[in-house]
Amino acid sequence: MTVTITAFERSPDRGNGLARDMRVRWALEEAGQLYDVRLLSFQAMKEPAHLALHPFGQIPTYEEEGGPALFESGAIVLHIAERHAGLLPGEAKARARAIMWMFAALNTVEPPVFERALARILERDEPWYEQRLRVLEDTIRKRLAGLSRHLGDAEWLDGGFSAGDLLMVTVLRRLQGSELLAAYPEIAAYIARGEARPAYRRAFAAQRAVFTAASAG
Ligand SMILES: N[C@@H](CCC(=O)N[C@@H](CSCc1ccc([N+](=O)[O-])cc1)C(=O)NCC(=O)O)C(=O)O
Repeated sequence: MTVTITAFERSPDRGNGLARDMRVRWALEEAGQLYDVRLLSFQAMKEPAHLALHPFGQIPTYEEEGGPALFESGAIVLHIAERHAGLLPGEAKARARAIMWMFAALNTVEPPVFERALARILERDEPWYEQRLRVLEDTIRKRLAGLSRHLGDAEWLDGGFSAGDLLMVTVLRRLQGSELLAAYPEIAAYIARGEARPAYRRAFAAQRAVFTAASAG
């Protein structure tokens, strides 16, 4: 089965694995699924050929020979997880909770984390920047407190490693180096456990190699 994903030709994050193809790469590596990557420039992402695949002109997308063409990184990870062992439990109640954590990562934790990252890049000169940052960081602190309370000293969010942890780790990585995360060393350790997984390391190295090659070119 041939799988092809799309990714930035040259990621603005300089190969730090923050672009959302990273979570798809990681899921494919956990699943042991080989994949090809179509690298796209910002311009190509807005051209008809890609817009036919992704109505919002973004990456990642996922194409599977004889299967669906998908966009939305969470949906792609779920599609992979449903077809390969190792990312969702087999037992129905545990599986439902792992999917619940996928939604929690993308729906409850990622929005303020991603908005804060965007604000710090694009909105610093706005008159309301400081107030908006304060509101976003207060929300992030509440999310980290809730996550810390749930996690306790557990290795993963709910039993064994799942796609919920995969998505949550990719979301939380964006806080690395911040005072917000420094207040929660146990969450930093949780992220590090995700980053220590061989599948994560293969995925990270692959996306890093794209940036390195683009920088050498
Ligand atoms: N909800 C969608 C969001 C996809 C998305 O935001 N894609 C971004 C790249 S990942 C988001 C991202 C962008 C940049 C960095 N960075 O660190 O520079 C990190 C992550 C994109 O294509 N942006 C181009 C555009 O919208 O025109 C999903 O999860 O797949």
